[in-house]
Formats: sequence, structure tokens, C-alpha cells
Amino acid sequence: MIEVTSDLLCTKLKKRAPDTHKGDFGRLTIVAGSRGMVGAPMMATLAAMRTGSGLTTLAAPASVVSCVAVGLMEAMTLPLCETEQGGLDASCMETLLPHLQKQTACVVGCGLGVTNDTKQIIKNIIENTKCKLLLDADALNAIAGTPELLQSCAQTPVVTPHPGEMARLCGIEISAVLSNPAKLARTFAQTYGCVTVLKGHRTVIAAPDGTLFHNTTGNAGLAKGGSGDILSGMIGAFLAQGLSAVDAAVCAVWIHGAAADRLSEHMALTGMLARDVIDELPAVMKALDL
Ligand SMILES: NC(=O)C1=CN([C@@H]2O[C@H](COP(=O)(O)OP(=O)(O)OC[C@H]3O[C@@H](n4cnc5c(N)ncnc54)[C@H](O)[C@@H]3O)[C@@H](O)[C@H]2O)[C@@H](O)CC1
Ligand SMILES: Nc1ncnc2c1ncn2[C@@H]1O[C@H](COP(=O)(O)OP(=O)(O)O)[C@@H](O)[C@H]1O
Repeated sequence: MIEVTSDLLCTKLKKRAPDTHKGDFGRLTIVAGSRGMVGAPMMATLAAMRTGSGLTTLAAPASVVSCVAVGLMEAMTLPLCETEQGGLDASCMETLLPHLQKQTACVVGCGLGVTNDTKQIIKNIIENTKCKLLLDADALNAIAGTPELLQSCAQTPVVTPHPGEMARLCGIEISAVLSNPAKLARTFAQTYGCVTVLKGHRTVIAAPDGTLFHNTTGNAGLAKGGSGDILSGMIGAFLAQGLSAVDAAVCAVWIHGAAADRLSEHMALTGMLARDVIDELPAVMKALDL
């Protein structure tokens, strides 16, 4: 098992060239949100921008976009058709699919809810898009009975389950996930050909070739709603910038935890918020000389 360290990150991340432009850093779309879960898309989008995505678009139910757009000045938005319950309507694919054909990467699932419509949308995205994909939260819940769908992705996807989501995906109890997370993550990654980020106090990252990484940054200040949404946006940003699926996951997981560790030097873990972690990301990257 390889331990993730700042030295390892320095071999994978490059400083920006002075003459660079936004087109060099990819186009990322975040498909997220539903009535009652408007914070998740906002946090994923902000975290992606703080992690260097060139052009970031939030694609969400139209009413969610109306709520959050003012707080996401640097992002573009793609308002999508929604159901009466405030989740995405399956007909939104007429707008979303052509949009995704032009994107480098897509993060899907944060705060999406699980309905028949979202299940159809996730299947459609997996089967019909060519960009790099990250599936989190309700995108994982949507494929819980059919994880083999991941094998239809055009490029190696990243999945970011917490132990509850991993248990649903594998059809096992949470206690079984926790009894040997590294072994389970590796088996899942090898079986379905995806980079598996099994989150927890000490997150493990498994690649489809069986390589395993172990992260030691992060603390209990992250044990709050929103921390996972941030991580998804961060991995998406690195995917958009051209990192491989495994490198994007390894770098984002370490930096996410390191931001919480820096905050713990002057903030009680009890009062730390996901938004504080987002704001701390540039300081962590500065310390890495990025
Ligand atoms: N502000 C927002 O809009 C937020 C929206 N969220 C969204 O809410 C939806 C539901 O996600 P949730 O994760 O809350 O609900 P879930 O029902 O998927 O998972 C929560 C349960 O998973 C288990 N679990 C999670 N982490 C664990 C660990 N480390 N060890 C052991 N057991 C663990 C626990 O039983 C926990 O109660 C998702 O779409 C998510 O993106 C959340 O991210 C919270 C914030
Ligand atoms: N006690 C902890 N120590 C270190 N990291 C933690 C701890 N609790 C949570 N985290 C991290 O915070 C994130 C939580 O993700 P998740 O449960 O999906 O949150 P949410 O869905 O509410 O946004 C993961 O990256 C996890 O590794």
C-alpha cells in the first residue's frame, strides 16, 4: 500500500506557466442538486474552481440554479428541466447530453436525490458521454443494483463512496465495508474498472490495476455534511486539468485533508465548516509551491 505524501503530489502536479490560459485547464460540468439539497452543488462547484478548473459549469434543476447562481459568480450555469418534486426530469438529457459532449470532465451525483428520473439520467450519462466521469452520492445510489454499468464508461471513471454508499453499491452491511476497506476498494476497482475512493477517517484509493493508496491527512472537522461534496468537485477539477483518474483522486484526497489539518491549527474541529475547507485550499496549494 502506497502512503500519499506531499512529495508524491509534487511529482504529479505542475505549477501554472506564466503564459497559460483558461483553455489549458479543462471544462468541468457538475450535475448536482435538487429541492432541499442546494448546498451540495454549490460546494462542489466552489471547490472545483478553487482547485483550478479552467471553466466550470453547474448543471442543475432550474430552481436550484436560481437559488445558487448569485453565489457562484465565476461559474457558468446550465438550468435543466425539473419534476414537480424539484429533482431533475429525465427529459433534461436533450439539453445535458449535447452540452457534455464538449466537456473534459463531469462530476455527477451530489445532492441529486434518487428517483426513477435520476436513475435514467445516470445510466444515460454513463452510456452516452465520452468525457471523464466522477460518480458520487446519489449517482452511486442510482447504480446500487447495477454497478456493472460502470464498465460502459468511455474512460476510467472515479467513484467516491463513503462506507454507507459502498455498502449499498456492493449489497453488503456497513460493518462488512469497515472490516477491510482496502481489500473491498481494490476488489471493486478491479472488478468494475474504476478508481475507487473509499472515504473515511483514513481514505483509501484503489486503481483498476490493483494499486492501493492510503491517505493520512484529514481530521474529525470533516465529519460534517458537505465535506464529500467538496472532495468530488476537487477531483473533478483535477480530471478536467488532465490528470489521470487515479492521480486526480490521490491529489485531491490529500489536499482536502491537508486543508482541514491547517484549519485545525487555529480553529476547533467542532466549528469547522465545509466552506472553511474550500477557502483553505489555495493556502495548501501555495505550500506545495503550486
Ligand atoms: N448541503 C447539502 O446540500 C448536502 C447534501 N448532501 C447530499 O445528501 C444526500 C444523502 O447523502 P448522505 O451521505 O447524507 O446519506 P446516506 O444515507 O447516503 O449516508 C449516510 C449514512 O452512511 C453511513 N456512513 C457514512 N459515512 C460513514 C463512515 N465514515 N463510517 C461509517 N458509516 C458511514 C452512516 O450510516 C450514515 O448515517 C447526497 O445526495 C449528498 O450529496 C450531503 O452531502 C450533506 C450536505
Ligand atoms: N473523522 C474523519 N477524519 C478524516 N476525514 C474525515 C472524517 N470524517 C469525514 N472525513 C472526510 O470527509 C468526507 C465526508 O464525505 P461524505 O460522507 O461523502 O460527506 P457528505 O456527503 O456529507 O458531503 C470524506 O472525504 C471523508 O474522508
